[in-house]
Amino acid sequence: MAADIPWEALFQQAAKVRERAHVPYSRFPVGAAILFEDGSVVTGCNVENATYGLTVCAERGAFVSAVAQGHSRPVAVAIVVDTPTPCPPCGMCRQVMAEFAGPDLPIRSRTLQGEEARYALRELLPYAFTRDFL
Ligand SMILES: O=c1ccn([C@H]2C[C@H](O)[C@@H](CO)O2)c(=O)[nH]1
Ligand SMILES: [Zn+2]
Repeated sequence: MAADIPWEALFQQAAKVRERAHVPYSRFPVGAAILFEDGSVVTGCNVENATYGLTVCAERGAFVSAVAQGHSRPVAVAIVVDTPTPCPPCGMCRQVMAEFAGPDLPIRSRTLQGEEARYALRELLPYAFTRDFL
């Protein structure tokens, strides 16, 4: 399956939605594109708020949209940032990913310069709290 993931198309979509980020406070726009098992791609950008604490990350925004659109089985996550180093998703987003995906979920982060980091969810969130504990 991993070989079939259209990473370039995902990164393109993540880069495009990144331009819609609402980031007047951090000026740190992020774009995310998630591929689902049914072939759908859902994107998200970060949306900040004057209260700061209400900020929604690009990745979480994409997951919330996806669930509302009926997609809840992610197979790949692509993230685009414009920093010298690609950044991994924050802890809250990792936990949201663990709600919908298994530990093998591939996550890739790329800078606008093309530098890339590759992760599996299990590396980013070992010992995830999941429904299995409930
Ligand atoms: O993976 C990440 C890391 C940060 N942010 C957002 C949150 C905030 O708007 C800005 C700076 O932290 O970047 C994301 O959307 N995704
Ligand atoms: Zn996050």
